[in-house]
Amino acid sequence: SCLRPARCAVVGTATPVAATTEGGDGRRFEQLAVPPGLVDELVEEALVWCSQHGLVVGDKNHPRSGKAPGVGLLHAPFALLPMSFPKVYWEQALELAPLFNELVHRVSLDGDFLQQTLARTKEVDPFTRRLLDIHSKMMELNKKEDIQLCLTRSDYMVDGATDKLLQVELNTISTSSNGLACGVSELHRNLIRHHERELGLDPASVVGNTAITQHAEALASAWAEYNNQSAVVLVVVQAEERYMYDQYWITVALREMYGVTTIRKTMAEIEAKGDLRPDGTLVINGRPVAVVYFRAGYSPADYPSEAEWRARLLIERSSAIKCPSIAHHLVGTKKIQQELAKEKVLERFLDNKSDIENVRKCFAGLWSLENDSIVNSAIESPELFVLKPQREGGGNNIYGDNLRETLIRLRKDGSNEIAAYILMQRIFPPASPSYLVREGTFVRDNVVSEFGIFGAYLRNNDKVIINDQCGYLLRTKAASLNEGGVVAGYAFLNSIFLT
Ligand SMILES: Nc1ncnc2c1ncn2[C@@H]1O[C@H](COP(=O)(O)OP(=O)(O)O)[C@@H](O)[C@H]1O
Ligand SMILES: N[C@H](CCC(=O)N[C@@H](CS)C(=O)NCCC(=O)O)C(=O)O
Ligand SMILES: [Mg+2]
Repeated sequence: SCLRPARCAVVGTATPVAATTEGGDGRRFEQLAVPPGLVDELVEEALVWCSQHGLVVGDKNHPRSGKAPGVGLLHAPFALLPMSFPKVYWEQALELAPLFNELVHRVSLDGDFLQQTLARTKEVDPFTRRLLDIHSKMMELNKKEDIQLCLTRSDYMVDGATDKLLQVELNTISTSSNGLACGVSELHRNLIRHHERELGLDPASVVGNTAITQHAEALASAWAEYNNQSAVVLVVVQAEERYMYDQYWITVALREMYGVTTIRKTMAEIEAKGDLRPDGTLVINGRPVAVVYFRAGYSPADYPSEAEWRARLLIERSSAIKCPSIAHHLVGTKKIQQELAKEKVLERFLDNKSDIENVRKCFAGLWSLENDSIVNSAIESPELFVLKPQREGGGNNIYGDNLRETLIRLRKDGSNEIAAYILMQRIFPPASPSYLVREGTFVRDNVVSEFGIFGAYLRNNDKVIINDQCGYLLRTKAASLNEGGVVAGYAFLNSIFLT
């Protein structure tokens, strides 16, 4: 049995090493220089490496690629070599990780703040209303979560105009690519090692990614806190899941490093096969559940019928450790992100002045649509803004002319629907040319990157057991694209070369 799992590295090194930039062009946010004559050879080697090391996704052109593992595999989309990335931003994001974990925890405890902030959204957004209804049921029951596990990811872009690291969003549910992100840094380290002479780079300079080992450690530690040796970790998944290999990296590490068993169930299966014992234990097919790890449940598409909502409520009412709980889930909505950016709101949740300063420093402009002057500016220059509904998973935001038309329509209707959205300052990261590889071929494109730091927070009543950064994710996409996201089909996995 693993009481307090010792960390053993499965992939990558635990701590990033400072990049030696001799040879590396050491310039900011640029893909490391690829000698043109080497591109084809590197691409071929990289594709072979992906196939042999499980850096793969399901191929959407294959009918059963989301159903059965090992069927219809395709290499994950990746950038050919790492992105040079100034250490100063890396360190700033690492320092912010425990602060955002603490902030998420504190906000999750303030049920009235969550309900009040989302009260108008509740009137116009049925999905958010259903989540809030479950949350208020838990408040009525005075349900306490003694043990809390939250796996987060804070996503950033560097604003080219001000050189500031600005937060794009704070994810508190189904923070994915934690598995594949490790593979792409191993891929890059491997390519650089084999071509050290031609590339003139030190392979140790590729930042190792600890996301798999640290997510497995956090889940195993939560399982240990639940203290029932025969309990399992329940992974909530979608019926069709082409990103399953990203998920399996975590669950296989859980078994291999800590001997913890996981079971994969859809919400519908949980509703059909799940029960609560009188003591609150969640049981699936007779197996007690210690931790529920949501890798689905963040989108309306995950609730096609009332059965899935009954499953969410059953899970929430149980004594299992929810990752995330309904409260943590709600903290990650864009409306809460916007509310936390208002004056004096952080002061309600964080005590330390310099912590508050550091968190506030990375906030981009965030407004509700009740702010007439901002709505006027956005109608004037829509390209400087992003309009966001309360949705997760990529592909949901509104940009450009569509943003202007939506704002004009909402203003004309004068409806409450404005509460379903937030307006955000559009961030323009520095762009640079890069080789990107998808479906076996490469393209050269001008790209921008989005940098995410995973966070793990585990608490048992007053004892904070883990509050740490938990690996990283770098996603790179064509600068011409509005949307981002790997699962959504826009972005490529990348790794960091600290300069
Ligand atoms: N303020 C912004 N400036 C520039 N791009 C943005 C901004 N907000 C979001 N995006 C782009 O849209 C994508 C999705 O937005 P995000 O808020 O992360 O929603 P989701 O929860 O669907 O991932 C991001 O990955 C990024 O590429
Ligand atoms: N299929 C689901 C995918 C879950 C999902 O989309 N998660 C969002 C936050 S909600 C996210 O973290 N996206 C980062 C990777 C990307 O860019 O696509 C899973 O495997 O859990
Ligand atoms: Mg996002």
